[in-house]
Amino acid sequence: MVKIAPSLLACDFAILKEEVTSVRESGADLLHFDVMDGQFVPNISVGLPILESLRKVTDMTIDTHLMIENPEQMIDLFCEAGSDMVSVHYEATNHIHRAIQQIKSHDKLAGVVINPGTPVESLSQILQDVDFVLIMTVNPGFGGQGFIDSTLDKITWLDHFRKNNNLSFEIEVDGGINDQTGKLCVDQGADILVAGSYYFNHDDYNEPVRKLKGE
Ligand SMILES: O=C(CO)[C@@H](O)[C@H](O)COP(=O)(O)O
Ligand SMILES: [Fe+2]
Repeated sequence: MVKIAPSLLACDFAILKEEVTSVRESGADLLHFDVMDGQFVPNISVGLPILESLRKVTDMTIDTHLMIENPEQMIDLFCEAGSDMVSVHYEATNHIHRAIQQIKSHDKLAGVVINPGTPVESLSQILQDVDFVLIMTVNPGFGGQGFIDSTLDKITWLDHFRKNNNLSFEIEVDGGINDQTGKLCVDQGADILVAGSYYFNHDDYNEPVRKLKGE
């Protein structure tokens, strides 16, 4: 069964605790936490103090997506602040193995992310070391953008790669996910769907979870 990860970027931060309670009750599986530094992406979002507060009010798995330059400088802090999963962009570091090992040294699940313009084959040297791969299905930096169809082939490629090499990393997708694009991704092998605007635009959060899970 596919896992659903609402992206808190689209929630009402003024009532974060209530939002997180509603997300849990909706049957979602993970909390997706987007960190933007205004350098790697042209936007600034939330950081360590919000993550620490979030950790205090939920036992849900927190999936931290680091959209920051030089992630090695911040990985320890984001692990210690309460993340359960941490992903770093392949494009943001010259030393992806070091960054992945740094996340794992905290006993957290480690993921690598690629932008829509980065070929998925670039990941072939790191796939044996990661717990999950995050395929960006929009250019990172903002919620509410349209899904880029050409990213679907990357999911297919990853699914074949893991089967052919006996690997068990999960495939997560992020950006422009709704019930239709989500189904396309799941059909290609995606295991985790991140949904921001589609999820939080519903009055009843049970509905997007049901639809994304194809129920
Ligand atoms: O990482 C990002 C954006 O950079 C995402 O996690 C977005 O927050 C997803 O939002 P929607 O595209 O689902 O509205
Ligand atoms: Fe994200």
